[in-house]
Amino acid sequence: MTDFLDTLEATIRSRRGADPASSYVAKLFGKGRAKIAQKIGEEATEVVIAAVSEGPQALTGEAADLVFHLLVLLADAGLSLEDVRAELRRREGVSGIDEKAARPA
Ligand SMILES: N=c1c2ncn([C@@H]3O[C@H](COP(=O)(O)OP(=O)(O)OP(=O)(O)O)[C@@H](O)[C@H]3O)c2ncn1[C@@H]1O[C@H](COP(=O)(O)O)[C@@H](O)[C@H]1O
Repeated sequence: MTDFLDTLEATIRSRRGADPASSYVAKLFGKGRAKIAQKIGEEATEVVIAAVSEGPQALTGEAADLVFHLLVLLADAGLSLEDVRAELRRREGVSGIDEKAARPA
């Protein structure tokens, strides 16, 4: 079964080289890695603000923005949600206390 996030990820990848005038993702890809990474910082800050001073609806919206932009960053870096899943699966068997062991070599 294909998860919705996998479908969104495929859509994001398909926007590479698309017309920036009609695609937000293409526009973002065109701005480059540093700008995409900056968006992550901005969206994460909005998540923090929503978490501490707004309601669950605002937090849900900001979390969606953050996850979406993270998918764009991963795609720009040639990584995928599956890479993240694999890393999290790998950590399942690693003690949460030993941070060094939890990091990839
Ligand atoms: N899920 C999203 C999604 N979530 C958030 N956003 C956009 O992210 C932006 C966040 O708002 P901001 O105010 O932070 O940014 P901005 O001022 O619009 O732009 P910046 O110049 O600051 O980057 C908004 O323009 C939202 O429309 C998204 N844009 C697209 N998608 C999905 O991505 C797929 C491809 O979209 P297109 O590339 O537009 O076809 C489609 O499935 C869309 O549904």
